[in-house]
Amino acid sequence: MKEIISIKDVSKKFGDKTALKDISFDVNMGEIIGIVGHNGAGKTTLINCMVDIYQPDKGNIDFIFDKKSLYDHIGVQMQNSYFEPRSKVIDICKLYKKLTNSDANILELLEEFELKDEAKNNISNLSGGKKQRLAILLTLIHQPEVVFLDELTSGLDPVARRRVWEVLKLVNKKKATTIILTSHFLDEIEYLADRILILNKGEMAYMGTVGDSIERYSDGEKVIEFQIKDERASFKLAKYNAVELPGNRYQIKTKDDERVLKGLIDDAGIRNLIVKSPTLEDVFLKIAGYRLDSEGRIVNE
Ligand SMILES: Nc1ncnc2c1ncn2[C@@H]1O[C@H](COP(=O)(O)OP(=O)(O)OP(=O)(O)O)[C@@H](O)[C@H]1O
Repeated sequence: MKEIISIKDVSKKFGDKTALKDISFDVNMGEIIGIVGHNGAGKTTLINCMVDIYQPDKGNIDFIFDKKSLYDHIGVQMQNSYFEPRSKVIDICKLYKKLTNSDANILELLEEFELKDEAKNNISNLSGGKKQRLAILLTLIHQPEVVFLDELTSGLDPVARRRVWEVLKLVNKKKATTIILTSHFLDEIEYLADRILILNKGEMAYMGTVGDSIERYSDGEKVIEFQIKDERASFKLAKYNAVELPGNRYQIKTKDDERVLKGLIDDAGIRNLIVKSPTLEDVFLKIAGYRLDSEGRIVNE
């Protein structure tokens, strides 16, 4: 796969505060990269360095195209977009088209983003989800090869978020647009990103696929939750290190789920069984030095 961006040993400090330290990775053409990390981990600083708003103190960020014309090739959608609320959707689209000298087909784009019925509506009348879809559409009008999206679905309800995901998938598939996004929603990253970068206190804690991250950090452990048919047999669960949960439920963490399940069926008889694989959230918490206890509380590892 051809690289479109190469980031080498990038570091950035604000005063004596290190925001980024020795960040290196490549982005392939047409890839979706998800950047995650706790508040203050350095996500926005990294995007700002990539889009030339900040200069790194050290290291290089190179694009396949000439950096002098960077903004002809990239689109940037930062955390909060502001639009003149009295403008009509169609007018702002036309304005962007003119400003960027683009030959994009506005009506087609509005259709794809399910905004055609809103074309003559004032922006102030749009829901949060539609506003966000419009913001992404505007980012794409000059047909950039790479788009940067910082926390694009914050404040949206689950349906609106999924609509945004769908338009991003569509753009990525149809135009092979490379997408770099940050998010605090790990389900969003899991759904969209080909690879994830996990930042922890400005450092690269992980770069790779979601699947590999789970395999690497979970060590193959599964979580089994169940009830037992006869509560009088609960003493037999001690040998499995079962933890009691509210609602007469039990939880066992094991790397050998098949053996444990077979044993449980023989020993106690189980019902309402759930077997959970670790998620990106477990990886994220582990990297940050935390885990969830059996009651879902966050505890230090
Ligand atoms: N312009 C700035 N001046 C001073 N410090 C800054 C500046 N921008 C960021 N920082 C600091 O750099 C660190 C990284 O901030 P950054 O905004 O990149 O984190 P983030 O991962 O995007 O956080 P969030 O999830 O809260 O948006 C933080 O400690 C932040 O306080």
